Amino acid sequence: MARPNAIILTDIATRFGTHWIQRHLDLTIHCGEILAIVGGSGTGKTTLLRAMMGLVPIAEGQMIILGKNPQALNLREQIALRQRWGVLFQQGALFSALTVFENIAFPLREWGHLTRSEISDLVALKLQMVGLQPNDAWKLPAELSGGMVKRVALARALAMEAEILFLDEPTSGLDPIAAAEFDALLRQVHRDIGFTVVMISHDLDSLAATADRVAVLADGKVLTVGPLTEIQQVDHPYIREFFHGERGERLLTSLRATGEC
Ligand SMILES: Nc1ncnc2c1ncn2[C@@H]1O[C@H](COP(=O)(O)OP(=O)(O)OP(=O)(O)O)[C@@H](O)[C@H]1O
Repeated sequence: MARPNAIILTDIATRFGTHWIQRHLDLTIHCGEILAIVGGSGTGKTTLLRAMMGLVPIAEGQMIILGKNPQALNLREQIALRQRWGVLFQQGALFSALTVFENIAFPLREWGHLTRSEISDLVALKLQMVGLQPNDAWKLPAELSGGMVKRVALARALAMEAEILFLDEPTSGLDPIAAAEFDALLRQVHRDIGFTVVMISHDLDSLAATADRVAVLADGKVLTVGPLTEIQQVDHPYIREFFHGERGERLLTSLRATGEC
């Protein structure tokens, strides 16, 4: 049986005023996969991610997300749909005046259907899921390391049992060890829960560690989409540049050594 799709973008366009960012873009994201979006600076990766979340209007074409066309829904149905995904922005974007506990509890309280003790239990569960200690709950974001901020942001994004997780450069600002730890955590949580992940990343190590497929944006469209080992064979200036730096060469050597390439 064919795999169900989490998101289907058909011939879509996005723009700011008269500036077209994407045109005639097609992309299908399968349920349960980790799909990474890469592309040069300004190719519209963030715009595309925001369009999927309904934060940037889709000027042309059609999107189906979790089986629904958001443009055909009324406001109440749109709000209900948006509760089915979580998002982690580049800097983690925690509320700086709120403790870790309050940050994770925030979407649960907004939802308004849970008792205080249910919220406490859920926050404790999410903290454990992302590898934080119970006493971290009472810390403020300023007291956390960069890696811990990302973990709390991940816990908050997943607080509502998200079916899709949108990540915008989740490892940016982390040192290589913290970035690798975050990638391992993402893979682990993804394996345990099985949601769909759509993430933007510039980091080849991170892509190799996490992504099932990679979509390359260029010229306002998806140039190619597939496993990393397939897309690196596509002959395009951006792909050559992306893979042929020092890290790219190192990664390809290690993929060849493990027989994946
Ligand atoms: N709110 C906005 N208003 C007007 N133009 C915008 C807005 N947001 C983004 N743009 C423009 O859209 C284009 C794509 O931006 P976007 O941030 O989506 O690219 P990106 O591929 O994510 O870039 P980067 O890798 O540098 O983060 C850029 O030309 C940018 O200036």
